[in-house]
Amino acid sequence: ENGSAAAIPIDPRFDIAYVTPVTIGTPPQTLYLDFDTGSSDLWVFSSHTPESQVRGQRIYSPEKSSTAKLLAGHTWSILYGDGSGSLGNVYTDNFTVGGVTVTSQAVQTAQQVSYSFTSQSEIHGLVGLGFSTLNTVFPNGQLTFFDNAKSTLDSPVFTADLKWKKEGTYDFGFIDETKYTGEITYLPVQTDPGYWTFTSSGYAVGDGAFHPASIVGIADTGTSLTYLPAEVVTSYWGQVDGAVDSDYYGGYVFPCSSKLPSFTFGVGPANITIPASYINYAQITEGSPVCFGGLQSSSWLGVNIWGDVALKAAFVVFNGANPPTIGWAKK
Ligand SMILES: CSC[C@H](NC(=O)[C@H](Cc1ccccc1)OC(=O)N1CCC(N)CC1)C(=O)N[C@@H](CC1CCCCC1)[C@@H](O)COc1ccncc1
Repeated sequence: ENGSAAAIPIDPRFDIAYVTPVTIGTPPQTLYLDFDTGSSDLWVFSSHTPESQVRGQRIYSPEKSSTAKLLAGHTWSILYGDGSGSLGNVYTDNFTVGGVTVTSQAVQTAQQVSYSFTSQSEIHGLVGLGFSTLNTVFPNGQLTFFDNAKSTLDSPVFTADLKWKKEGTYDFGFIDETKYTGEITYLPVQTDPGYWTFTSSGYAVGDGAFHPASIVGIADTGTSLTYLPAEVVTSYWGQVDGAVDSDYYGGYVFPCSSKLPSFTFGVGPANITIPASYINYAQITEGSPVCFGGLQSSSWLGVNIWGDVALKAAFVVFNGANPPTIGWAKK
């Protein structure tokens, strides 16, 4: 059956990531995980994670679950775009989110996590919602929660309704018409190598002219900002007094007092507008007059990423039918 779960911003000051409550095992153990359409491993802090690497995170203890089974001889190791990473071994167990249960979900238990995970006490692991081809478990790749749950859902879809500095929702199996306005525009998805890759039809800065373009990028709930081609972000920040692309700060920064334009991106014949407030991502440090931009260049990444700064401006349908498509609606 279908389900619905909260997407909770982990920091009230700026939307660096969103976590969602899940239960694992018997009796159920509750953890808060980062649902990430940009990867396909479901991994958790666990009783196998060295205590020196655990700092306040909740952990999953398979030895306390009567339904946990070790997936003997299987290991995993993942590296994310920001250089963070983790590795470990694999169990199967009951996994429930928002009322949707998968009875033998591969749950990857961390035996090592990088410092950026140790230092982020609100993230107890990740739920990968990319295509299962990206799963890193060796020697046999495992299916994502969504791939396992699909056949039990009314419709093989999940939707993301992320919000600016507020709690949003992930829905599984149905499309909630009250969460968007107008029509949903569906676009084809390129499933190789395994991201939700689609092509945007162009962009506009503020209420300036629309520039038709084909911008191939991934819809990624696990990425805080939005990373687009240099010529796009240069034309955006060129409209902001005092904005500079700073090597020191690692991206475009601007005087917090400067006025920002909105940013509109094309989705087929339709478009989504990201309000200026979403692009004023955060002060460099508490009280600083320097602010960090929510739109950054993708040139160092090798892939354009529509991250949370863009996704929270829309209602997004991840349609896992064959062939998969991605739907965008205003809200
Ligand atoms: C543009 S890929 C960088 C991106 N990681 C981010 O977006 C992190 C997220 C974060 C970091 C620390 C705490 C909380 C959240 O946040 C920042 O990097 N920033 C936010 C704050 C800002 N001041 C600086 C920049 C990234 O690897 N995502 C992956 C998932 C992510 C990994 C880190 C933990 C949270 C989930 C994933 O979807 C995309 O994997 C790849 C993308 C492209 N090829 C390979 C992998």
